[in-house]
Amino acid sequence: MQARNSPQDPPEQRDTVLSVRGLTVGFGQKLVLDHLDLDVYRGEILGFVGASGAGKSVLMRTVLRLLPKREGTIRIMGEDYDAASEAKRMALDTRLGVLFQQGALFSSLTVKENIQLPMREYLDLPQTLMDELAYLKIGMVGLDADAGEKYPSELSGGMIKRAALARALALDPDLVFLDEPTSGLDPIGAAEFDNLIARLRDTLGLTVYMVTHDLDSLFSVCDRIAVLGKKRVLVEGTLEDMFAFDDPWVQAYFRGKRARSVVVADG
Ligand SMILES: Nc1ncnc2c1ncn2[C@@H]1O[C@H](COP(=O)(O)OP(=O)(O)OP(=O)(O)O)[C@@H](O)[C@H]1O
Repeated sequence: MQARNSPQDPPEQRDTVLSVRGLTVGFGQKLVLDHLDLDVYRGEILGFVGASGAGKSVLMRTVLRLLPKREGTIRIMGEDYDAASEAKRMALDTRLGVLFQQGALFSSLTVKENIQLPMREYLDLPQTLMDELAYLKIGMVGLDADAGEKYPSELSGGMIKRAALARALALDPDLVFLDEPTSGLDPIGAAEFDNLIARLRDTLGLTVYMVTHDLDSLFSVCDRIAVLGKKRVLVEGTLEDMFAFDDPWVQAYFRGKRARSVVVADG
């Protein structure tokens, strides 16, 4: 496992797992991202925030190659997707895991089968080994083994998030994207999920890119925060950097009544 980067380390000394430069994405006449730059460093939990409709999902989907870009480069572990061969792209895909907002599990498959989908797509493993791996992931995310045979409709919201996280971890990725992972969970469930993310980062050396509106998550588990606004990353850094940044939306978000109540509750 490689050493974790500290937010205090100078950027040039940190190991960058995702590097986005000059990214421009639009739909018809409408530009959503305009020459956006962003770096994500190995071993960190990056909280990604921005007003509703600012383009957080568009950015995530573009990095995952689910949406086309107009301009810019995206490097995963230093490799430029556009310049990579198809075999290299497939290899890069396996380094990334994704948890979509609603979990996005296939309802007709059991949890175990959902977790095995990426394994079937990218690996050629015997069924017994895939079963062992699936149950390993199920345990890793704090689910009981019997959840493996259940269908998504038989699970609670919190269990669905965990099962979806297990699927995101199926190929042992370096970087996982989590799209609002705690939305829809009650505060205790959300805090437990945040703890799980932090634990997985610590034990697996995972890098986490978390789109979130959850101030508790931002304050409790994120090492660094990036704010999307005006079609680019307005500011990135620690919470202190957010407090000090002179922008009305950032000030309202991080210094507003909701934020203050979280800071006070955390002591
Ligand atoms: N496939 C698409 N076609 C056209 N416009 C789109 C498409 N996907 C997203 N958009 C537009 O891009 C903008 C950014 O959307 P996006 O979903 O990324 O916002 P967001 O920051 O994730 O918002 P939220 O926090 O509400 O989820 C919105 O104006 C949206 O309507």
